Order: sequence, then C-alpha cells, then structure tokens
Amino acid sequence: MIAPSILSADFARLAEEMAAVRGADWLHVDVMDAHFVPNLTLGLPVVESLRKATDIPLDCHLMIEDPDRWAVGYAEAGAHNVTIHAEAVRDPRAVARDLRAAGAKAGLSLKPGTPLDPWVEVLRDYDTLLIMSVEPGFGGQKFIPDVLDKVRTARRLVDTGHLKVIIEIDGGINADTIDQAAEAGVDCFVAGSAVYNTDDPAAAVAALRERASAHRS
Ligand SMILES: O=C(CO)[C@@H](O)[C@H](O)COP(=O)(O)O
Repeated sequence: MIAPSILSADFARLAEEMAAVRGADWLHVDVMDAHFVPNLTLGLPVVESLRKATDIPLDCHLMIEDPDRWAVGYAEAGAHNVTIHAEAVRDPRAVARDLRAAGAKAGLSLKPGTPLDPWVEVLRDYDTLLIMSVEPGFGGQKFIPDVLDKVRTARRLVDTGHLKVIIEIDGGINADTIDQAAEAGVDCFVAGSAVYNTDDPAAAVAALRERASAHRS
C-alpha cells in the first residue's frame, strides 16, 4: 500500500493532486496543531471538504494534543482511518472504541523514540500502527533506520496472530529507503516528498508500489 502525505501537497493544485493520487490506496492527511508538533496544517473542515472532493480513503494522522477530545470528529467527518499519537493520548482504549463506533479504523502512532513494547496490549484494540521514521512535524526529513527494529517486532506480532494491525511507516520514504522498510515488514508506506516533489506524482506512486511489492512473499 502507498499513502501519499497531503502535507507535501500544493493546495493550489489540490484537484490535480487528487487526480494524481488515484493510483494510491489511501491519502495520508497530516493534521498538526502547533502544540504537539511545531507546525500547523489543516483541521476538521478541510478533512470534511476532502471527503467530498475524493473517494480515496482518508488516512488522518492527528499530530495534536488531546486526541481524546478531537479524534472522533475526524471519524464522523468520514475518515477511513484515524491515527492518534501514543505520546498524547490519555485513554487509548476509549479512543479506539469511539473511533470504531463512528465507523473508522483506529490507528496508534509512535514517535521514533517511543518504544513499542509498552503499547502492545493496547494495540490489540487498534487496526493500524503508524511507526514514525522521522520526528513528526515536517516533510522532507531524513529517514531514521533505527525504527525498523520496531517494524520487525510488530511484523512478528502480526504474523504470529498476537496483533491484527496494518503496519504503516511515515517519514523519509523514497526510492532509497522503501526497500529496507518493506523488507522489515511494513504494509503501508506514507510518502510525501517522494510523490509530490516530482513532475509526475502518479508515476512516483506506481514506482514506489512496484519496489514495495517486490518484497512481498
Ligand atoms: O507526518 C509527517 C511528518 O510529520 C509525514 O507524513 C511527512 O509529511 C512525510 O513527508 P516525507 O518525509 O515523505 O517528505
């Protein structure tokens, strides 16, 4: 799966960008609040508009404080998957329950320095696990390969039936890094610069998909 990150999109070209991501599986929507991360992007009204503008499943990544309060609104706005941050949430089980009740998948994200082990039990209530391979906040950063240990552990837990999550990775994914992420066991690759900083985003999605697929057994 390939999920272009909308943070890197040129909003003035939104309609064109939407067409370009038709070959992708999900559209990754980076919601930042200038508190949890030092950047401010878009919020619920934009997600509601996006929902009307495209059929592609919206993968909303909430890099915000107090996801316990805000996350369910994104599910109600029609997001396919709503990911909150482990470092920000107070009651992760309640958030997962509410997201699912509102018809969305529930996602949990870990920053690069946040270990997986303390979250494994909680992840039994979640549908997606987003492993950050950069510090959240900005596109165009360098991939942090150390996080692949978490991917490998998560892959083992999924393959042995302990977890049922889709494993996503986000940050610095491009033609040079996608192979190692795929090899470690990632299911869904979020890519911003590698898709939108090209002349042909649709071709970039196709090329990333081909590289990732080569590692699937
Ligand atoms: O959420 C984030 C960063 O916080 C990501 O979704 C990036 O926006 C991905 O961009 P690239 O690293 O692929 O340029």
